[in-house]
Amino acid sequence: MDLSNGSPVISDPMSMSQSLMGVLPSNMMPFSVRPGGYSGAGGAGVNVSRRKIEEVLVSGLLDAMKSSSPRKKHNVVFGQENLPEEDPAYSAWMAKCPSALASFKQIVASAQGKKIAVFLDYDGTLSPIVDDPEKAVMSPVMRAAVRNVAKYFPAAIVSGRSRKKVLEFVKLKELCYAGSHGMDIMTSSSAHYEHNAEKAKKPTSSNLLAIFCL
Ligand SMILES: O=P(O)(O)OC[C@H]1O[C@H](O[C@H]2O[C@H](CO)[C@@H](O)[C@H](O)[C@H]2O)[C@H](O)[C@@H](O)[C@@H]1O
Repeated sequence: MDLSNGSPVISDPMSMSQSLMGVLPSNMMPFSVRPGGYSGAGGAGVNVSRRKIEEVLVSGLLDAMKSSSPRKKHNVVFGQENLPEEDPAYSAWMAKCPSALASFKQIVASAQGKKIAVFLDYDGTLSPIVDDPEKAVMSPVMRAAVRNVAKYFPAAIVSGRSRKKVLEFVKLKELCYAGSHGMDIMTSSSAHYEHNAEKAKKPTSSNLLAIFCL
């Protein structure tokens, strides 16, 4: 666990658990990147072209996630979710936080000129839901997609599992990991992330897009 500077990566767990896609609240400072330290294109996702965003997120990660999604089992057609219109609160929430699986075009459109950070769940997102939790392995295709995402954007996996267990399954050192529902956080030295709000230029709601895939 790396809590050496006492600053948690995630400062707003409500946004994490409730949003599928959204702009980070202004008090949230997830990652900064040491000057020259991040090998991804354009620093922390800045100036990544729309084409690259589509290639990395849509063709790579999105397609892999659709294969793993438990919704597939229930024949949910992506993009055609039945919203319970009779529940205005739920409809309003879905309008504000649309499903990432169904709204990637919207995400790509919103991403222009912004820093992007990607937060991924493990079970049911990066791995299929299976009866035995020890067998919830990640496919090589998914691993390659996630590795590619981490080349271009700060990327983290947030899980209810222990961090050690998720790392055993994922095997990618270039990511950040938050295990035990965010109580145990490890940042990635190989990606040169740091989470010191003092050193980073504070993002505003207009220049940072956080994509949550839960
Ligand atoms: O936050 P997550 O990464 O989604 O972890 C949530 C729980 O995931 C695991 O349980 C779920 O996946 C299992 C494997 O597919 C499945 O057998 C189980 O029914 C699901 O609930 C994990 O075992 C739990 O410890 C996590 O809290």
